[in-house]
Amino acid sequence: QSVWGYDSDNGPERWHENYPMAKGDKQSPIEINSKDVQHDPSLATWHASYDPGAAKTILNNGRTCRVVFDDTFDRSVLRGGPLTGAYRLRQLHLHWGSSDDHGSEHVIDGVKYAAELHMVHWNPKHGNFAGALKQPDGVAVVGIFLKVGKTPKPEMKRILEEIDNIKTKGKEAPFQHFDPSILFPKSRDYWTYHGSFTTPPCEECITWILLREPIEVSSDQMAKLRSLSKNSENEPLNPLVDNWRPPQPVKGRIVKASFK
Ligand SMILES: NS(=O)(=O)c1ccc(C(=O)NCc2ccccc2F)cc1
Ligand SMILES: [Zn+2]
Repeated sequence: QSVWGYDSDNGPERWHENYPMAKGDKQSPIEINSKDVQHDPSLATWHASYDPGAAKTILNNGRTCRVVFDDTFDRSVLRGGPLTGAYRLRQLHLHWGSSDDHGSEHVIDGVKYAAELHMVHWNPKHGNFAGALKQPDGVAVVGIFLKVGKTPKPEMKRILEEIDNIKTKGKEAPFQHFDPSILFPKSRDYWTYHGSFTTPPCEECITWILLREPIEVSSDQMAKLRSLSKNSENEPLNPLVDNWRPPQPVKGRIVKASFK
């Protein structure tokens, strides 16, 4: 019974065998084509008010690099945009490729970015995270695209500096005094649509807020991310790369844009 992953024997094409939601009508990620997007002038701007003290640890779970935050009260919240109420920041993580020309989960007008960063928030009106993922308005994920360029964003440095301490699966390190809003690009422009977790159990509980403006990282920074391993210590080396799900059927869903 192989646990799900991104390899040929346990990858996205087989997730539905253990997680039937993977074949649902509102799956993520999707390909976004600007010609099909509807500008919605009623969409509000979104606002994040994060407490740097809420950051706790950074870990390698063998599938991604994840920063975990204290979400036991309304300490770091996202509001506005397409959302009603304040959603609590729980964790952020990334998806990336084996080379700079691919790695993002969402694809924009045919463009695959080198990586995609997800900031995961949940709606406290549903009591806890497990309850929220059973609700269509339970979870909100801000997606930020990472593009390889010459003027890398210094803010990514903090996360990448920790990589050496969490090289193998199961490794965790303290990660404190970190305000993830420093990772946001200048523009607040976003696309939004209703979808799912891009990993099992693929619950369709996510309001996606995808930022139009990518942030820049260097090729060396991407190489650093690719130096993470899927394997535990003392196991054969298995590089943690290509941990992205390909685009799923849009099935008539409308993607809205906050911008013209
Ligand atoms: N890539 S993404 O769409 O942003 C995404 C966000 C969160 C999760 C998550 O919390 N998984 C753990 C989990 C899932 C279901 C139930 C309990 C869990 F802990 C997975 C994928
Ligand atoms: Zn993700």
